[in-house]
Amino acid sequence: MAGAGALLRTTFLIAKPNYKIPITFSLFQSQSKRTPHHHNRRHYQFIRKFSSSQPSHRNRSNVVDILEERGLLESLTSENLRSVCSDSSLRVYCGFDPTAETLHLGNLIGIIVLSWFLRCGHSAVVLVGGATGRIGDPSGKSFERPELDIQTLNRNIAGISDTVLNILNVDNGSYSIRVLNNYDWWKDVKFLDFLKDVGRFARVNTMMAKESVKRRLEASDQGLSYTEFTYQLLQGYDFFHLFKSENVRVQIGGSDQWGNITAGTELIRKLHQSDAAYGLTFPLLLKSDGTKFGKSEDGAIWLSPSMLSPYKFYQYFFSIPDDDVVRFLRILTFVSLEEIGEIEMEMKSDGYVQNSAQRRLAEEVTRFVHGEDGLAEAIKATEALRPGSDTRLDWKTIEGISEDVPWCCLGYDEVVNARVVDISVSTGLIESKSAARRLLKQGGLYLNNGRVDDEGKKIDSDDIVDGKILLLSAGKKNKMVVRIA
Ligand SMILES: Nc1ncnc2c1ncn2[C@@H]1O[C@H](COP(=O)(O)OP(=O)(O)OP(=O)(O)O)[C@@H](O)[C@H]1O
Ligand SMILES: N[C@@H](Cc1ccc(O)cc1)C(=O)O
Repeated sequence: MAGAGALLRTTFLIAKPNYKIPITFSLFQSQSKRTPHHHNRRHYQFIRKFSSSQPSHRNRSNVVDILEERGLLESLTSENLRSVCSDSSLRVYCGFDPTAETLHLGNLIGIIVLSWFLRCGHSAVVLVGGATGRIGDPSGKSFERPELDIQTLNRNIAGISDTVLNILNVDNGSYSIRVLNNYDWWKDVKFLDFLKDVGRFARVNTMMAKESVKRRLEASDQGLSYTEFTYQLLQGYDFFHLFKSENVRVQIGGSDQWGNITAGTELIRKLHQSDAAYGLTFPLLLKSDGTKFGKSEDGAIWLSPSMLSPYKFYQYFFSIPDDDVVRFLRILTFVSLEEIGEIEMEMKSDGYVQNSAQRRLAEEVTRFVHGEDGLAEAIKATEALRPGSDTRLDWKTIEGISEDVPWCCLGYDEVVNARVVDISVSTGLIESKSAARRLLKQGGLYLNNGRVDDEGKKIDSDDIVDGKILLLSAGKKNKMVVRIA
């Protein structure tokens, strides 16, 4: 993080914020353009979000103070943003490059910060980097990214736009939020004009001092390409363009974006002689091993149901360790800080029911990302798939998780009359028959969600759920879906 940003980092001295959600009206207006089904789901979600999780008081809450209190503020380009955002309605933007089909948990922080701006009466632009995605941001990357073909880029642009609009509950074009693609203005910019009009104002020594450039020059013999070096100017110019044409006053991003964001405020100062543009960064959400949640890292927590089912998404939050759950509630939900404080106290009390805080976290985040229907689907699957549950399993519920757990296909004759112990080994769920027998004795082997007590238990045709599928579980976590061919 650049020195200026670190200097402006402030301590948590702010009084309790008063939350007001003046955008309710515009969001409800835009709902009417949706299909009735979608409308109902989201309408309900908004009523719930705005009524249960949000205390509403004063006219315009200070979004910067709220972000700071919740651990969502890393740096500001100027402290003046605090007073400016209380006095007027600002337009804020956050950019995402289309390097994957959808967004992931790390990117959700930007969406949450945008949502806080919306809840405090500001408006937002989500920028999808159709142009910058062709170049590749070197920030935080040790190597130049592989180039993406146009088809992939376009598919990713559509996927990311859908994800953001679904989560934020608005139609593209409503005045409170718009999705723009920076290729729309970059496609007309000519190289010579760019060098003449913009490049002249960008100082190479300042560009070299950016963290993303310094790190690459220090850490690898190959350094970075001229194309990657130029990336900061592209993002800087985006901010300048949006400032001029869309009255965007604030750019937000993760702390790795500091150099690119300040490239924008510097350009605006030089080209427009204006100090009215601000940058705000939030801390990166890190995994327990200290690496950031990212789309190009392994095991991403995707925000689109086609890439990760609401069930699996919910399970992820349900399994967050106790040490992290309060921080996650603060960062990833809109539950009031008072209520989070109460949850924290409860966790320390004798009567605390294990995982209650995780359950609340999982519910809130799943509802925000997947809507009320997605949450209902996740809870239903969680209950039905719990070993020992009384809920009757149906094949749809099992199919719903088959993307998320190992599965195999077996013929009807291979399954009927086979012993559960044998099948759990031949499908690869358990490594040996002796391990399977041991687990059975400990009460940890399940067929569908019923415990198997008898070593000789054979599968009969009634065990095959809806004639199509079986679920084997070894303990609470390891499952195998068997599809009957
Ligand atoms: N783990 C994270 N925590 C908070 N913000 C994040 C995290 N990962 C990415 N972001 C933010 O999301 C925005 C878009 O980032 P970007 O498109 O580079 O995602 P990414 O996952 O880092 O992609 P890639 O892995 O391809 O670099 C940026 O503002 C970035 O700072
Ligand atoms: N550089 C950002 C994405 C972005 C692209 C263009 C912008 O104008 C803003 C942000 C990232 O990779 O995370």
